[in-house]
Amino acid sequence: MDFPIIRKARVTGDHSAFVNGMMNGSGFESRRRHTQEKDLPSGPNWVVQKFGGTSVGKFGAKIAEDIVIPGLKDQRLAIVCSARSTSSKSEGTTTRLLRAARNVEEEDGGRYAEIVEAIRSDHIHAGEEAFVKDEHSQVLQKYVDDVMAECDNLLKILQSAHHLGGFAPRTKDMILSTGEKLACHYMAALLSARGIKAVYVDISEVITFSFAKGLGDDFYSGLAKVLGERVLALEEGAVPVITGFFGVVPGGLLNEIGRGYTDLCAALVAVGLKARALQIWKEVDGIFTADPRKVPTARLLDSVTPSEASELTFYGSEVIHPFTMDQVIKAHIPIRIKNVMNPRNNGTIIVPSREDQLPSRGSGLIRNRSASNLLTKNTPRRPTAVTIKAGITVLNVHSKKRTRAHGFLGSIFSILDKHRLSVDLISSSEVHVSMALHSEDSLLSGQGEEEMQIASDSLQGAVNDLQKWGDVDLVPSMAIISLVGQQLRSMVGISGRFFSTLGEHGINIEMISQGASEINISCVIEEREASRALNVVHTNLFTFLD
Ligand SMILES: Nc1ncnc2c1ncn2[C@@H]1O[C@H](COP(=O)(O)OP(=O)(O)O)[C@@H](O)[C@H]1O
Ligand SMILES: N[C@@H](CC(=O)OP(=O)(O)O)C(=O)O
Repeated sequence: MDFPIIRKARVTGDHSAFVNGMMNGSGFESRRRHTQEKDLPSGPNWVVQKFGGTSVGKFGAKIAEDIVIPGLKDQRLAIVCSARSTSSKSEGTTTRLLRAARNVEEEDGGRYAEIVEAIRSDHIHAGEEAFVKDEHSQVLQKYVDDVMAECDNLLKILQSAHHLGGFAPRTKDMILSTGEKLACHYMAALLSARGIKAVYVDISEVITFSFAKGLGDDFYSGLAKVLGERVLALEEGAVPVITGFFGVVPGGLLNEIGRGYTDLCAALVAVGLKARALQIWKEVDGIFTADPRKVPTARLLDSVTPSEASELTFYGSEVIHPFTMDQVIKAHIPIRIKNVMNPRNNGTIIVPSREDQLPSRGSGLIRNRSASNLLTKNTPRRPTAVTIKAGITVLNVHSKKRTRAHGFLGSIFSILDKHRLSVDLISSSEVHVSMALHSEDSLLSGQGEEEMQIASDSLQGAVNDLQKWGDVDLVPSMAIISLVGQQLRSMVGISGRFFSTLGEHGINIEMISQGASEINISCVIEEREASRALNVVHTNLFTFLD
């Protein structure tokens, strides 16, 4: 092989010369959205509120008093909760449950019982802190009984899996559901203690209907219907507190939908109830022009479109699960992101822009880009947000032939598919293809070019197969930086500004991908430059030009 398989990022020098040709100066106007919540058709008076794990863990009482109770004044509420976390998601109940399940499959397998006991005492302790014994003794007793029963059940499942030497995927999903069940017992108790008619609703076994066609539209609309019926069957005035774990799906909820599945669950409840709005409550005021933890000058956005929200979550700003948008937007339900720590703030609304709602021109298959430019002529001329996705490995395949052999790209994709590797970005020439890969598990291990090794069986298998097609090399520790914005499609010269800003600040670009999505311009840079890149792009393309 001509190439070392794992190499450092390519030093491309100053790429402003390359981009100067692409620049064509465009004005940056202030951002203005056309569609507001009030413009949308209003359904029955249901609002679905989803609370994330850290919000339930840290701000349970505040949620009850400052959000749910005032919210009940003029609407009916359905509440959906994720598993509690008292510090961060990575230390929360779901993460611990996954650790316990992994531990069962290991040889010594003894630690799962300790993990269950830690979960049990954490939840009991939270209840003892939240409920004054004399005042809420009944509520506390019921809560403690519920926690004990859930944890005993969990322990039994883990013990039997340990004896049998492993799990069926269905059992693993049931283990995960314990987190949401415990959180909902907690939230329901907090509300009951404040005189609210809260009803705990366990939907972990709600999927009893058949869905031979897999997790497509039919499945989701069927599930939304069942969830709606389940809530509407409750007595008048009841406030359902619904487990954000919605059941055992083929392939497993984590594999098919991933962490953050509760957002999707809340969306389906909203669709089933024909709710007026879906509120996703977080610990951030809404969606910002960049991650506010990393960019101090980032600004809160009043509104974003569903496709912008999807691109942002996919490319690193994980404010909302990417599958959430499809369901609610089809049902014309606006999504509002709000902050549990600052409930008065309006947050960010996710609604289609007026252009998205216009009927499409032409046959649909063949689209005239200049027509889409006309439609957006009067819309703001500034990107919506910039985002970073770290933990990227670039995989390059250089064909052995001087001209591309028939089937080159097709074969490469089927090899990646066979090894279950997903590609976030791709850039290709006649004889070369570069792909940005991201994986939850680490793909490479070791320090430095010499010592670094492939750590994932999937990646090793793919590299072995790809070598039949050409020379392969891997570039570790990279990040994708993406500009996202509905208006990018009509902003002539924006790519130029983006790439030259990076170049002027000495940030090398390993790979560029532009044009596949009209609302996203992305490139791959070194991970160690990610935070600096985010800030310089934000300063030059969002702040400076205001
Ligand atoms: N563009 C963005 N706008 C808002 N938050 C962002 C953005 N990009 C990344 N984030 C991060 O996403 C996180 C989401 O909110 P939070 O409720 O704190 O987290 P979670 O519920 O996922 O644990 C925030 O901590 C924030 O720093
Ligand atoms: N508890 C699950 C589901 C979820 O949606 O979590 P959160 O709403 O806290 O992101 C998880 O940790 O992935």
